[in-house]
Amino acid sequence: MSKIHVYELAKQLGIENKELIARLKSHGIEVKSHMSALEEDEVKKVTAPAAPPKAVSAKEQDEIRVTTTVIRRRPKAVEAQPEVPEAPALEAPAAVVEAAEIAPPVEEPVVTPEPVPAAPPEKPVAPVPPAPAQEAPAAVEPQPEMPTANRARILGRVELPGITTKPAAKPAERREVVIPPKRKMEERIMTPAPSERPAAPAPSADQKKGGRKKEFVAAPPEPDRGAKKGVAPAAKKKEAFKKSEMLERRERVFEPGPKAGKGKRRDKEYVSAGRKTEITVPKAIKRIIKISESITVGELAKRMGVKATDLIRVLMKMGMMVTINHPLDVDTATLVANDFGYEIENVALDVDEILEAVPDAPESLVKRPPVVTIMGHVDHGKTSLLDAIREANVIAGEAGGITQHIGAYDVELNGRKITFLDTPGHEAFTAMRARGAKVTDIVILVVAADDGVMPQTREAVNHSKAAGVPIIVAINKIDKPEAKPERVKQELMELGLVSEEWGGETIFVEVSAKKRINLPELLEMVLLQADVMDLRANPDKEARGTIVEAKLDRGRGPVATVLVQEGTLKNGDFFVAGVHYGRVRAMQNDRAEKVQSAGPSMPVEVIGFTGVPDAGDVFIGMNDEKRAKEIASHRQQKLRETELAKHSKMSLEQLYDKIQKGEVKDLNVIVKADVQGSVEAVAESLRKLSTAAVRLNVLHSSVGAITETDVNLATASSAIILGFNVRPEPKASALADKEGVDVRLYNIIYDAVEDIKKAMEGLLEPTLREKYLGRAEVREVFSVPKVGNVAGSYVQDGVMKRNAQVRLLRDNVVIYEGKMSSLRRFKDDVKEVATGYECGIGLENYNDIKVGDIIEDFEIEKVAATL
Ligand SMILES: Nc1nc2c(ncn2[C@@H]2O[C@H](COP(=O)(O)OP(=O)(O)OP(=O)(O)O)[C@@H](O)[C@H]2O)c(=O)[nH]1
Repeated sequence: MSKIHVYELAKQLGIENKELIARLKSHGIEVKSHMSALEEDEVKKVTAPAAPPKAVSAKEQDEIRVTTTVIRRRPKAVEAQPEVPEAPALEAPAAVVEAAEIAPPVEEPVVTPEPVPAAPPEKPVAPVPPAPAQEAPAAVEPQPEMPTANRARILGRVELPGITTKPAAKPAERREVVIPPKRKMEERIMTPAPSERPAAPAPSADQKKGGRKKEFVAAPPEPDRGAKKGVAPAAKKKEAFKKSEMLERRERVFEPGPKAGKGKRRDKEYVSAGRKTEITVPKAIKRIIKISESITVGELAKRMGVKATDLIRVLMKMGMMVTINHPLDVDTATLVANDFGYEIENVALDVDEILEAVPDAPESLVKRPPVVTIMGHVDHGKTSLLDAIREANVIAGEAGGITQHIGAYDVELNGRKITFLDTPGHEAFTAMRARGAKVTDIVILVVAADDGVMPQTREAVNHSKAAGVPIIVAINKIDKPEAKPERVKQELMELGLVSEEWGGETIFVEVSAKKRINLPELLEMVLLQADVMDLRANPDKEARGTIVEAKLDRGRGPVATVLVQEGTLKNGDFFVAGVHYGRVRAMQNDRAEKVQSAGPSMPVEVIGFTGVPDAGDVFIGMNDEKRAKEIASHRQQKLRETELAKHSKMSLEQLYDKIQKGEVKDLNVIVKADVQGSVEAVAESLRKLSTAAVRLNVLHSSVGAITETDVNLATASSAIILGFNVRPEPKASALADKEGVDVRLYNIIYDAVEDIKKAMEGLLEPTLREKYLGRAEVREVFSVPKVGNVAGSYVQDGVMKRNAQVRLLRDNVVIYEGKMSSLRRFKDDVKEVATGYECGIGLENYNDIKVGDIIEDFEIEKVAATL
């Protein structure tokens, strides 16, 4: 080869034409373009760095020598200067790279050196082997301009490890070449400080261009190859390499460890070295894990970067038996995460917040009817009053109107409406309040004039006050001759309800539900109170309200009474209520009339729910079905998760313990029904029966007759089978008989639920309850020979029963608890002594009785627990 084109040489060298041209220039060889031809000696100049070495200044030589030394005598160099571990570490790789760099063009020469200084073909590299220390410098020389800069730059590159990885492409060859020196390097220098690895490799003194560097790196293999097998077609391969370079590089990045042992190991070393650095540095980030209400054990472990088993172990230590898929609630997650040095942040998407009612502009508000709840003591006439008001109104309106119970109704007086929630009693009122629903504007407190203030009257007053709802007192049964309204007023005054005529602010109306006395007056007062309260709402927006009542209707599916509180609900509107959503298919009022829209304070029965909502659920109308669906499913998921998390929490903290002690019972149920709707309804109602003490598991539910499979399942899991409008197949029936499986058939869901409830109660342990019998005061203490002290007592309350349990109280402190050993009246033993009588009481094994002590007797009775 006498002449060679620039581009050819560049190709051979595996560098860019431009780069080669620049290099040529630096050697004083001017070329016009990559097509220019180069003379042999010119080629030598560029490719053989040998020449310049001598020209290097003493100072430079020094520097270079280190490098060179390292290159050629890595082992020695290292050994020789162990005190300078860092420097060599850095230089060494550089040297390798350099050598490689130089080598490529010369191919064989480089190879030869290692084994024996052999005869490196002809070119520059030849000298390298024998006098490496000097030659290397030469190689470096050509680019002396950038010694420091280069180093700095290269040091910063992380590619080198990857590059080193390159051998992946030609594992065998590369391994052969680079390994020997590198191995040693790594073993002796690198290994001690692996983290420096990424930096160390960079040093290659030459180029600033990454690509080039890579090529050079790629080169080393060749020399090695040469070493073993002679000359490798480096140049040609390089081309191919170039083409696939990008791909290869990628592979290298992602799969650093190719196959073969050595190469693989080396790759790993490099790669892991790189990774290590990354891991230690970035993990300084705040250790906060964001979760939404709950997180599964597996996910939490993953996010903390710990093994799930380790996390489970920690949880077990905390008494929680969990599996990897168990959801943990925020509290639990926080607790365990702390153990691992992490913090938990609950970033639950608060849908309710999104749906928060936006305050309306004052001008958009219009007057709305008041919503009234009737409360009072049992039998004081709540229902009668509700009915009376309604009937009176119906009669006043359209005669004969068929009314139906929908949980609420409205009446009209002088063109103004009043809405009554017709679930009397404070239970419904508080249940709704407990759910955060504020529905009632005014409470009508019914007090029977002949009975006065009773316990539930007090409760009702307290509940109303707690809710900040004004009370209007309806003194009922005023028609009764024994009615004493004044007494009622007086008693109520003690509860803070002072009538207006007595200077107070509470409105009192004397009525008779039975005789329809003063009902309009009562309603008038309600309206008056409403005026004072200035109840307003904006009717011109999407509806917002509360579910007053809901049920599953056989023909219509889930049906709920919605009390619209703001906006207007129209037919066809989409909505969300609790965990359910739907679209208003039809609405009707309590008079069973179809309505097209319902404004503020209007109760309507809505059809179109996807499920039965709960009373007290907030009802929100919206135009967007997708949104309604999303919110509902989000809520459902949250509900499920929290319930599951709660459940598992309980099983960990209490339930598990209880199960161990046999205190917790499970009731397994299989539900079969004629239609899917019933299956779901039953399953849902049953699930709701689960309590902390008895868990109700619906093992299986489906449509169709009760089959043998169902019976088998029931047998295997001690379940009972509930059938709704279905019968067992004859074979199933026989099997059930044989296996003793309880199969219950119903037509009404309510009956089934009731039965199950009872069954669950039967499963519960009977509760031991103390039953107070009476008390007696010790007035005298007699000392009876052979018996001990006997308390001469006077029964103040209840009865004293022989053999009853007793408690001796002194200054209200129990000083003895045991059994009564004797009970006498005068000299006779008696079974019991009633109030107002005197008796002698002996206490079993206890004599320290004093005058003034109180003896209380009681019995322990077993009470079947109720849910
Ligand atoms: N004389 C008379 N009797 C009444 C009046 N109002 C109700 N009663 C009677 O009182 C009894 C109880 O009435 P209810 O309306 O059932 O009372 P309640 O408060 O709804 O009772 P619970 O639903 O059990 O809490 C019934 O026998 C009614 O007939 C009344 O104004 N005058």
